[in-house]
Amino acid sequence: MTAAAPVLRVEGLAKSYGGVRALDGVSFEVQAGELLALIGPNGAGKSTCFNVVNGQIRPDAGTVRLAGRDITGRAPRAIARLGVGRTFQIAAVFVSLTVLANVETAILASRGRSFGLWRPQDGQARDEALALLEQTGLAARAEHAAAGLAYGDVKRLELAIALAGSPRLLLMDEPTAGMGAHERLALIGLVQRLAAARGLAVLFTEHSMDVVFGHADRVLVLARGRVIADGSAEAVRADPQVRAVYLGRSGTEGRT
Ligand SMILES: Nc1ncnc2c1ncn2[C@@H]1O[C@H](COP(=O)(O)OP(=O)(O)OP(=O)(O)O)[C@@H](O)[C@H]1O
Repeated sequence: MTAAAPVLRVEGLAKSYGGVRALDGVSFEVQAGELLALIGPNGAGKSTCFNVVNGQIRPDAGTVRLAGRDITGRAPRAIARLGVGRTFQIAAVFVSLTVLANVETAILASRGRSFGLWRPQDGQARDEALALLEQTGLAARAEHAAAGLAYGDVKRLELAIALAGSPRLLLMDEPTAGMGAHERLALIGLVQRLAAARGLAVLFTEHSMDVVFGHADRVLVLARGRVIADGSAEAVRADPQVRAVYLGRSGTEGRT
């Protein structure tokens, strides 16, 4: 028997803007249950890479495969339906709805249905939403308006919403932006546990080096559109090229 295909495999991605090579032959994989941190200095190509994977940008060359299936250049909605979830730097929640209704809406939307107050509630979606709130530590906030949540809880809610479609790959754009040290390590620890429990592959960009080097299973470093390192946190932290272009002398204090 051959081994299962990685959840995400990108090969030879290239994308140029005029003379700027935003991506220049980028290849990597993410396995089920794995957290891969994508880091690099400003303009390294991180956002372009994310946007190619989720279909917002069509690459000039290269392929994106999801569980072996070529999804290169498909529309973002089609890619989402095939099992790619995404969270954003600026949280995308309906502030006027309760926490529970936000997740229920996302579950119904992932099934191609809309949430209407005039309709009897979908008991199954409600149960699934409650289970997701339990898993993300928000059960006690189910009936609260999303508008009143603390920032850390908004990020948890966004995570629950992203998981509503049961993705196999989750793209997280700076999941801990704006959080204090304690809160951000709690959030990434939660993502790590959920990934392991669900066999979810996670690709995330991150500025906080404590999150990257404390929690990522692997770290991929981009510089000027090229992969300059791909390995365990320890190997990447010790890599002289990474230290030279990115991490600075301490090896832990670099920021993108
Ligand atoms: N739509 C665009 N038009 C022109 N140039 C672009 C466009 N998008 C990205 N670029 C250029 O491509 C390169 C990679 O940009 P990208 O945003 O992917 O990097 P990044 O690593 O996400 O940077 P940052 O950390 O600053 O967000 C940069 O030089 C950027 O200026």
